[in-house]
Amino acid sequence: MTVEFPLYHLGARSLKKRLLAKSSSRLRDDANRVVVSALRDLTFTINPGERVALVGSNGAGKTTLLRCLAGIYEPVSGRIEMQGTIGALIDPAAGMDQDATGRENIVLRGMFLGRTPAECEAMAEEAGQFSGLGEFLDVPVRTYSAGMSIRLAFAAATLMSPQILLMDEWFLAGDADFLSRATTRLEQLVSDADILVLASHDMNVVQRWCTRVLKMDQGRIVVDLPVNDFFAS
Ligand SMILES: Nc1ncnc2c1ncn2[C@@H]1O[C@H](COP(=O)(O)OP(=O)(O)OP(=O)(O)O)[C@@H](O)[C@H]1O
Repeated sequence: MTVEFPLYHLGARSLKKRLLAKSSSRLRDDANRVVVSALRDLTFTINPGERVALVGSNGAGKTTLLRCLAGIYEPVSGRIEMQGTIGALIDPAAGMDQDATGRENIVLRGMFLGRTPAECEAMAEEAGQFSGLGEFLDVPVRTYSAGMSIRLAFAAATLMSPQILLMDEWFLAGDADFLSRATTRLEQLVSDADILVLASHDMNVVQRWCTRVLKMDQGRIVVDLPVNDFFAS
């Protein structure tokens, strides 16, 4: 699988930029545009029961890969086959109606999943308690702080018990109280889910949560090892 993003048209740009595109390994001159290769020729399989850590330096391609697995981006070549329901904790605003309240957002998701109105209401109550949003559950999401948005998104995604859980590690950010509740819930989710894919810079988190490590560099997978072998190497 390969993913590329167009950056700018060459015609409007300087000679310097043309030369940059020619000399860089990730920037490419394509039909009068410069494109960045975010993911390059990835091939891998993740089996049920695996908890995979995506590691690598800034810009390596971890978030782009998570977004592809979530169906947010499509590869320009190659294909992705996924089997199972997907829960994505990648971007807290994704899938949230910013003008609706937290409660309304949870109810909408429940309805989308075919739950009854009573079940949706129960889900919203549960999300409210778990997130600790209190009366803020009933104000528009656009007024939430970054931390509040994360809490709501975490509650919403984890209510669904997905078979495949995709997560950027900063979803585990927050105050100590939320973190301990989030960790407990995540532990349960991961044991219920078939697969976890977690992008992380924190090797303690990787060791604690994961069974396999995919290390990325410049859009490629450069290491694929069981977690113990990764830390022993
Ligand atoms: N929407 C976009 N438009 C243009 N380029 C993008 C876009 N998204 C990602 N890229 C580029 O793709 C490459 C991979 O980015 P990505 O965000 O996947 O890296 P990452 O490994 O998650 O980094 P970090 O650890 O900093 O979060 C980078 O070179 C980035 O500039």
